[in-house]
Amino acid sequence: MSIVVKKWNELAEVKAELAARDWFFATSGNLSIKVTDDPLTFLVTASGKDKRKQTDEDFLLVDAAGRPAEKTHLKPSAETLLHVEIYNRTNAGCVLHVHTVDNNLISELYASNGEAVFSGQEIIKAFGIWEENAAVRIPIINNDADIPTLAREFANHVHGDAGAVLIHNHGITVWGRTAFEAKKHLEAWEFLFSWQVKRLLLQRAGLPVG
Ligand SMILES: CSC[C@@H](O)[C@@H](O)C(=O)COP(=O)(O)O
Ligand SMILES: [Zn+2]
Repeated sequence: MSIVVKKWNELAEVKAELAARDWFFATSGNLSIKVTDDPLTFLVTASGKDKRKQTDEDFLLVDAAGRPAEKTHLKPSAETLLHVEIYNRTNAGCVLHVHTVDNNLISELYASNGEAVFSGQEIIKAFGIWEENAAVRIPIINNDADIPTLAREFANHVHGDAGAVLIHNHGITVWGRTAFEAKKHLEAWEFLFSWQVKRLLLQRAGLPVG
């Protein structure tokens, strides 16, 4: 099996799992997986598709600038430049972007802080952090409509081989060394967002939560 087919199947599996969670509303979301390092190539979702569907036109191979690496009628995701920033700056192997109601609410609630911080949750261990009462923070950036501008702002927060950024009233982009790690981190962030939104509602209702 060629490396492209192997990586295609890996990304298709992650895509199916995120689809099963119903995280691809209204064609939103984009995913990618690194195929080669030198030169850099990665498979990225084709733009505008319903990512819940599985077809043989789901992904296309792009180069280090996010341009198609082979002749194709498919268009790379409109947000490919964000994936480009991650692969060019880190050793990440996979990037996942989803729009959920919870990630949008958290991005709105904490936009003025420029970040959202979570602590006191067992699931923080999914990030490889084992200390008791550890805190995790996720930056929140403005949702600039101009993608090159958005990608430049986004790049300021791309530091390690695994990480995540919230885009205000848009969605989350998560990356990891492997597809397994990226998906684990995405699920952990979404757990924290959902937990926090529900806690705030229960607090508002006068119920005794933290
Ligand atoms: C309908 S979602 C809006 C899109 O602009 C974008 O944010 C998105 O996540 C999907 O765009 P795509 O070009 O299909 O990767
Ligand atoms: Zn998006």
